[in-house]
Amino acid sequence: MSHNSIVIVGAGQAGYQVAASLRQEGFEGAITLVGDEPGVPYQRPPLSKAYLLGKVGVAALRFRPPEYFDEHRITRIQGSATAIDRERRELVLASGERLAYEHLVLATGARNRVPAVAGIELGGVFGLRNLADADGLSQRLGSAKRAVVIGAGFIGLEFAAVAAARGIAVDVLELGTRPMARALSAVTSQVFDHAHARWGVRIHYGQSLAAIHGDGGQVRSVELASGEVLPADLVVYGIGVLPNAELAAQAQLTVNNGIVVDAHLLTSDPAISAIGDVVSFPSPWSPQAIRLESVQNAVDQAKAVAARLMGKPAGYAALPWFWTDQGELKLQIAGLADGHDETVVLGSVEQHQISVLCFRAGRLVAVESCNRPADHMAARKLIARNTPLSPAEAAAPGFDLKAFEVSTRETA
Ligand SMILES: NC(=O)c1ccc[n+]([C@@H]2O[C@H](COP(=O)([O-])OP(=O)(O)OC[C@H]3O[C@@H](n4cnc5c(N)ncnc54)[C@H](O)[C@@H]3O)[C@@H](O)[C@H]2O)c1
Repeated sequence: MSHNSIVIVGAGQAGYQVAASLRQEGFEGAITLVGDEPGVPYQRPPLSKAYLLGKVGVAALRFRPPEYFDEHRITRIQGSATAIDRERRELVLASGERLAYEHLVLATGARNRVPAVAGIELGGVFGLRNLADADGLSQRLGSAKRAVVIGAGFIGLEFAAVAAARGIAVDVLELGTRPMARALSAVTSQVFDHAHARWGVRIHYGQSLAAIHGDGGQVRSVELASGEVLPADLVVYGIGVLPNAELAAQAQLTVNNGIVVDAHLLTSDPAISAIGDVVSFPSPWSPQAIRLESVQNAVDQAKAVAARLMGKPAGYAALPWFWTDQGELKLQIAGLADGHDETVVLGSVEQHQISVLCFRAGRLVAVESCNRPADHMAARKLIARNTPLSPAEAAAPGFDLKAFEVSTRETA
């Protein structure tokens, strides 16, 4: 084994996973995991769902209990990395400490975009990315009566569903014309638009934020660009993220919408890999390089890098998949719907049990399944193995995705 010392920057899902996978693969050398958040690495998805609803506590968020890291000789350092000395192969921390590496893995993730408006610093205004955000928000939820959410993306709508379930009046401001448009087909957006309306959430499309007003340091209202003013004692923004690629850029690694890596997740320096939300990578599932913000991508890329560092290189080709839980709706997405030109809908929109099959040039590229988990699992297999399925076949009466997947297994 040529790498005796691996340093990982970023202790989120991707950073934790690469450390764990290295040990699982039998790596014997030193592993150092540097992260700027306090505490044991934890999962983020429940922060905007079960954790906010009070259904799970902080211990349930942890990937592993604290002793796991000692037992597996994974040294955790709380600190932020400020520079990479590529010549000497050292990572420089804000404390001045220098960590020598034979291989460096950048898993620095992304940070929230913050609306550039007056009043953003008022008490009661939150982004939602980390445990500290979720704890602050949880506290405020207890007394909130009127929430305004900025952005009808994943964060905004997951939070809106939680707040509505807790009896809070919720208004959502969305610049675009439909919810979660970045990732979803129009049909699925509509299902969520209707569901939120049923839960009492008011989504205002084509609207942006002009200012947040308050008194005594606390938020009192939100002013829209149209001039309308909505009262609010809680504001949550989820207007997308920016990749934390500055460390890489300063070290002269190639950066373009994230840290640019090759099919093996190597940066322009062969001693440095990068994974997770921060990387722009080539994918067989997309005509151009993509940057994905998802748990699946973080985990699978971490595993791929660990395997490569253990002498088992393989191009990264995992099929992307995602999920979101809002109210009683569980949406699972297999594949990337970008550029789809045809859809076939299976199931019942009224009962919120649908799968939207998205085709690009006659080829199945993504399936969005709402409360139909069997369809999601079948879709992941069908898309991953490129099983031919035409829109006409899918639209035939009685077509069943799972039965089709089973019937095509042998011929795949
Ligand atoms: N279930 C999931 O996969 C999940 C859940 C929560 C968060 N996340 C991740 O967390 C991150 C943040 O999510 P997010 O919801 O902030 O991003 P997002 O990109 O999903 O949604 C941002 C939304 O904000 C809108 N918007 C942008 N600027 C605006 C403005 N000035 N005013 C009003 N609307 C505006 C956009 O049109 C978009 O609909 C992403 O990485 C996301 O993938 C994922």
